[in-house]
Amino acid sequence: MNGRTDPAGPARLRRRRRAVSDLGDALRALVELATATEAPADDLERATESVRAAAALLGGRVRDRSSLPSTDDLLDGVRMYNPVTGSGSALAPPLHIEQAGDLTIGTCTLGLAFEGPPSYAHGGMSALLLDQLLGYAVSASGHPGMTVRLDTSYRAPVPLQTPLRLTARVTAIDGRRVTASGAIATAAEPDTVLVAATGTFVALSADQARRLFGAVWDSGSRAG
Ligand SMILES: CCCCCCCCCC(=O)SCCNC(=O)CCNC(=O)[C@H](O)C(C)(C)COP(=O)(O)OP(=O)(O)OC[C@H]1O[C@@H](n2cnc3c(N)ncnc32)[C@H](O)[C@@H]1OP(=O)(O)O
Repeated sequence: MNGRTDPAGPARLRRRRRAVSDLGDALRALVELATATEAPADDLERATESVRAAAALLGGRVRDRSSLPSTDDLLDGVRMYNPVTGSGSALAPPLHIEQAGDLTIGTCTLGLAFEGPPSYAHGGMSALLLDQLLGYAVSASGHPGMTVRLDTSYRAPVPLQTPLRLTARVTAIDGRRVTASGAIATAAEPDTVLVAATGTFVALSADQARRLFGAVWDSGSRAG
């Protein structure tokens, strides 16, 4: 039973989503502090024990890859563990996305956990952020698809601990293929492109969607 069929479900679902987000906040703070810390070994050892105890608590009941998280709703676009935008993900900055007309705008600040070259973001992180933002723009255009190509041009390093502004828009729709372009800049200098990307996205046929995601959908409808 889930939030759609259980009368007490909506309140339970809201509470669980809030708890997932709060845990995500705590985990992100933990990951950042575990990266930034210069605490003595004694404190690291004590922290390790506490983290292992917390992991044991979470491990009591887990899902596998063929099950959707009970907090998620694909039709409403709720993906709480998305590693870029998910409020429940320890890996996500998280990137906040909004749509303004045909422009998709993302904002985030990357901490030390995302460091590549000293004091700057890892290049793979920039590609990850842009893949997500371009994918969102493509989806918002009404032609969702999967990334088949992502060309990334690194023009200047992306500073950590600095508010960032990302933008993306769809530039072409050609049958099943949609092209989108985007960029990363700092919020302070939004016109100076640090990283630019162009992505190609391909819409799935019904057969492809069933082949790739059928098991997950089946488990979702069994649960709901
Ligand atoms: C609100 C929600 C926001 C969501 C944001 C999500 C962002 C994140 C997105 C992702 O990370 S998706 C995960 C990474 N991507 C993948 O795992 C996709 C892997 N690729 C595939 O599974 C297959 O390529 C796919 C099922 C998508 C398509 O297979 P097909 O066999 O149908 O493709 P096909 O080879 O027939 O090509 C279809 C069209 O795309 C073109 N194409 C394919 N690969 C290409 C490529 N690499 N570069 C350029 N064009 C390409 C190809 O030329 C052709 O163009 P035409 O229709 O004009 O003939």
